[in-house]
Amino acid sequence: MDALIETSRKVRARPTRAQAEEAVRTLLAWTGDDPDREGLVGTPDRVVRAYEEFFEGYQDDPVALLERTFEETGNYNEMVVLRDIRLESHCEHHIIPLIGKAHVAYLPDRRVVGISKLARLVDVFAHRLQIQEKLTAQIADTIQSVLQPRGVAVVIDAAHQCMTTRGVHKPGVSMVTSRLLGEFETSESLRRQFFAMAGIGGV
Ligand SMILES: Nc1nc2c(ncn2[C@@H]2O[C@H](COP(=O)(O)OP(=O)(O)OP(=O)(O)O)[C@@H](O)[C@H]2O)c(=O)[nH]1
Ligand SMILES: [Zn+2]
Repeated sequence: MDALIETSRKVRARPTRAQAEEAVRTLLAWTGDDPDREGLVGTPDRVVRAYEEFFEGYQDDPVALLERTFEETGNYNEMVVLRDIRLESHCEHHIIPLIGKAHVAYLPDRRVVGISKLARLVDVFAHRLQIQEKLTAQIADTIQSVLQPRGVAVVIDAAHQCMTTRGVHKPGVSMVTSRLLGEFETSESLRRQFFAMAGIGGV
């Protein structure tokens, strides 16, 4: 877990905002256009602001998000599923959006977490440069490590625009990844229940 967070936090000396804007100007010139023409003079500032939004997950602590839990659950110990969480991330290879849905489930062990926190957790990791496998693993492993439930299941179904708008040009393809921990790993019936509750095709 520590390694997981450390990896995400290990940041080189951050360039200044002016340096970031200059880098965008360079890319604009690389396209063959003129960065000084009226329509483009404000673009470096806009792009840097957009990057602040796309990658705000580097500023957030995923563990802190899950630390507030509730123990008065009326002995509820069945599966909790948050399904169809809209997911917007960027692939780390091309910095192009990958957009889809995450389904997150856990089997509580006495404590439950405020349900919005699961969606916030997805956002923290999605708002970093990602590959889908790592995104899926980070979400599941953080829930397992902080809440210590009896099991965690995460499925992500996302379309990668680096495969649709460039490169191989295959629209309509989506990538599905999953991480199943604890009782979800050992019990096929739980997995089936999860897939049914999340409304996704089971195995
Ligand atoms: N496994 C995995 N691959 C990804 C993800 N996002 C993008 N990719 C792939 O990362 C690979 C990078 O491959 P490279 O050959 O280094 O890059 P490229 O020449 O731009 O590859 P093409 O996309 O095939 O044109 C591509 O196959 C992408 O489809 C992801 O989340 N997971
Ligand atoms: Zn890509």
